[in-house]
Amino acid sequence: MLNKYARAFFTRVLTPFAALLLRLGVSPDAVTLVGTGGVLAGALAFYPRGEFFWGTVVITLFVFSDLVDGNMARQLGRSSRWGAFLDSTLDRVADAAIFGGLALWYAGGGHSLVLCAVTIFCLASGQIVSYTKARGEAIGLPVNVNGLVERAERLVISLVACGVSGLHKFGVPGIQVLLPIALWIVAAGSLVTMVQRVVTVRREAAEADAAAREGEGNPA
Ligand SMILES: CCCCCCCC/C=C\CCCCCCCC(=O)OC[C@H](COP(=O)(O)O[C@@H]1[C@H](O)[C@H](OP(=O)(O)O)[C@@H](O)[C@H](O)[C@H]1O)OC(=O)CCCCCCC/C=C\CCCCCCCC
Ligand SMILES: Nc1ccn([C@@H]2O[C@H](COP(=O)(O)O)[C@@H](O)[C@H]2O)c(=O)n1
Ligand SMILES: [Mg+2]
Ligand SMILES: [Mg+2]
Repeated sequence: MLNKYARAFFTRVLTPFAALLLRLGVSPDAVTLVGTGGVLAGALAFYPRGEFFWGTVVITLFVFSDLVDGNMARQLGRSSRWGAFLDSTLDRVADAAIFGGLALWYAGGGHSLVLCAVTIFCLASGQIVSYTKARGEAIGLPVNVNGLVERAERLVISLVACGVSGLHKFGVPGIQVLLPIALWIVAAGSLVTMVQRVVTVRREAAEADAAAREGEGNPA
């Protein structure tokens, strides 16, 4: 949903910045790599210590690089297969660091095995959601479904909740309850999305196989 409705807005806002980077001689791949490095550092340096506010500030500064790199490639007229591969692969790395950092907190100072498990579920299900689409497309299917909770939703829900929960350390009482609520929402939403995508791939695969059999003159 965000991908559909918010992308146009962010494209307009980030295009001048992407153009500036290009004028400075920065490449889209460099933005992809530096952005992922920043997310990784922010998530792993702050989240395992329960520093949710500052961790989220650092991650937010870098996560938008994911919208800038593609924008730069398109402005250059050089959107490449390698760039698509690098972008998607490093998305998985960034997501692993964000949810991994949170899981480490709950396994340690956060003292909650249940929330540690929920966070690991968010990490794993998010990766599977993305894999279902990538694998479906790799076997030649259109995978015409995005589902309830795509990556943008997973990130926005988790990061907003993390950042706001982090205000607890600045004396805002009771606010830290937001993070567990967000993690349960992301976990449930990712499960639904996984099912939506698997069902779509199953239908599209059956249709494609049936069409292929018909083409060979061998229906049923
Ligand atoms: C006082 C409070 C302090 C709070 C501190 C700061 C809080 C800041 C909070 C949040 C900011 C969150 C920003 C998150 C932005 C995420 C943007 C992003 O990276 O989106 C990526 C997404 C997908 O890009 P790709 O096409 O490159 O990736 C594909 C995708 O990963 C597929 O995965 P799948 O969907 O299948 O799971 C893969 O399959 C595919 O391989 C891969 O290529 O880009 C978009 O979707 C574009 C839309 C982005 C929309 C961003 C919206 C940000 C909105 C709001 C920010 C709100 C901040 C409000 C703070 C309020 C605090 C009170
Ligand atoms: N280093 C890169 C990064 C991305 N691309 C291209 O952009 C597409 C992704 O666009 P986003 O707006 O989601 O970043 C990707 O599929 C590539 O075509 C690139 O070429 N090089
Ligand atoms: Mg990108
Ligand atoms: Mg990306």
